[in-house]
Amino acid sequence: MASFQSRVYVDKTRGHAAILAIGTATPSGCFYQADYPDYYFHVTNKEHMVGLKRKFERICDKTQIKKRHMFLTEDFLKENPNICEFKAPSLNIRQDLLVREIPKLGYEASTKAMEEWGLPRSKITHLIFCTTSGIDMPGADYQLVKLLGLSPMVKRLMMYQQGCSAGAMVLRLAKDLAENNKGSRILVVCSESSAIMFRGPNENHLDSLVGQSLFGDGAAAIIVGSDPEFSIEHPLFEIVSTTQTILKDTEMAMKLHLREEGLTFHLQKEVPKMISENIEDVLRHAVSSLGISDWNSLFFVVHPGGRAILDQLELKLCLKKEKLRASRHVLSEYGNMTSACVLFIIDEMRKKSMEERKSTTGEGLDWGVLFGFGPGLTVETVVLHSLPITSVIAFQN
Ligand SMILES: CC(=O)CC(=O)SCCNC(=O)CCNC(=O)[C@H](O)C(C)(C)COP(=O)(O)OP(=O)(O)OC[C@H]1O[C@@H](n2cnc3c(N)ncnc32)[C@H](O)[C@@H]1OP(=O)(O)O
Repeated sequence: MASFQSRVYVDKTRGHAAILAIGTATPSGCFYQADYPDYYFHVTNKEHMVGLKRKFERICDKTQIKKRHMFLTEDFLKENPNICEFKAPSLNIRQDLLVREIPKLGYEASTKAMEEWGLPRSKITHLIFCTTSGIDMPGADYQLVKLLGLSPMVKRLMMYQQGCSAGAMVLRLAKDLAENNKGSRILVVCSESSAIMFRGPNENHLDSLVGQSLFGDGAAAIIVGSDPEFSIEHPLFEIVSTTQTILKDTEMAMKLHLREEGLTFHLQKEVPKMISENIEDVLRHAVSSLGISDWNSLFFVVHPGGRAILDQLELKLCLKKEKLRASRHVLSEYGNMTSACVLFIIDEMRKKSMEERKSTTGEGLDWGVLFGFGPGLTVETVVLHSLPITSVIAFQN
C-alpha cells in the first residue's frame, strides 16, 4: 500500500515548479501594538479625539498583533505633517520614500534567498516584483536588477497595486513561467510598506482606522524552478496547482484607491463572513483531484488580513487550533504585510517544521493549501506539496 501511495505521489508531482529558497526582511523601526494607540494619536496630533482613541485602543487590542515594522518614523512624520492628516495631498512625499525603499527592502530579502539557494545570480532568468506600495517607471523590478547586479537580459514582470491576494498570484505566475521555460529560475519578490496608506484618524471613516491597526512593512523573496539540480538545490514546497476566484456580490467589500492623499482604504465589516461563507467551495474545488475531504489532513497558509478572517475560516472548516499556527504567528509578529504575508508564513512553517523535527516541511503533512485574499473579493488558492525534511536539513548543515 505504501509503495502504491508513493507511486501516485510521483505521478502527480513530476515536473512541478518548486520553491527552492526563501528570504525575508523588515525595516528596523518596530512598533508594539500595546503602545500604538498612544503613539498614533500623538504623532497625528489628534490627542483631543478622546473617544476615537478609545475605539482605536479597542480595535488594536482585538487584532492579536504584537508588533509591526514600519519605515515611517516619528521624525519623518513630523517633517511631513500632511501624511498625518486624514486627507491632505501627500502622494509625492510617499512616492519619494517608497520608490527608494521598496526595491532596497526587496534587495535585502533577495540576497538572503540567493544565499540559501546557493547558485550564482547569473542563473536567474526571470524576475517577478510585486508591490502595492507606490508606483514608478522604470519600476522596482528594474531597480532591483541594478541593485543585485542581475543580467540585463533577465525577463521582468512588474506587478503594482494588486493588493494582498498578489502573494498567491506571484506563485501562480512563477509556476507557469518555470514549467514552460526549461531550466528557468525565477526570483519572486514581494516588498510592501504601509507608508502608502498611513493617515490620521477620522470619525466618519472607521474602516480606515481599522486599516491603521493592521498593516506593517516587510519583504519576502523566493526562488522558483522546475527539475531541481538535487546536488545543489533543495526544494521546500512544490507548487502543484493554482486557482483564482472572484466571490459573488462582494465588489464593494474591500476597495483601495490611489489619490493625492495616498492609498485610501475602504473595508466592510462583513469581509471575514464573506470569505468564510465561500471558502469551503473554493477549497473543495482546489483539492478535488487529490481526493482529500478531511481538511485537518492538510497544512494551511492563510493570508492573515485580520484576526477575524482567520477565526471565521477556522470555524467554517472545523480546523484544529494548531492548523493556523503559522498564519497567526506571522500576523502577531509583523501585522498584515499585504502580498508578502503568505511568503513569510511559508518561511515560518518550514523553519518550525525543521525545528520540531517533523518529517516534512509542511508540519509533517504532505499536502497543503495557501489562500490569498484581496480586493474583488478575489481569492487566490495554491495547492502545495511539502517535501521530506531530511534533505532540507542536510542542506542546512
Ligand atoms: C489590502 C488587501 O488587499 C487585503 C487585506 O488584507 S485588507 C484587510 C482585511 N482585513 C479585514 O477585513 C479585517 C477583519 N477584521 C478583523 O480582523 C477584526 O474585525 C478586528 C481585529 C479589526 C476587530 O476585532 P473584532 O473581534 O471584530 O472586534 P469588535 O469588538 O467587533 O470590533 C472592534 C471595533 O472595531 C469596529 N470595526 C471592526 N471592523 C470594522 C470595519 N471593517 N469598519 C469599521 N469598524 C469596524 C467595531 O465596530 C468595534 O467598534 P466598537 O468597539 O466601538 O464596538
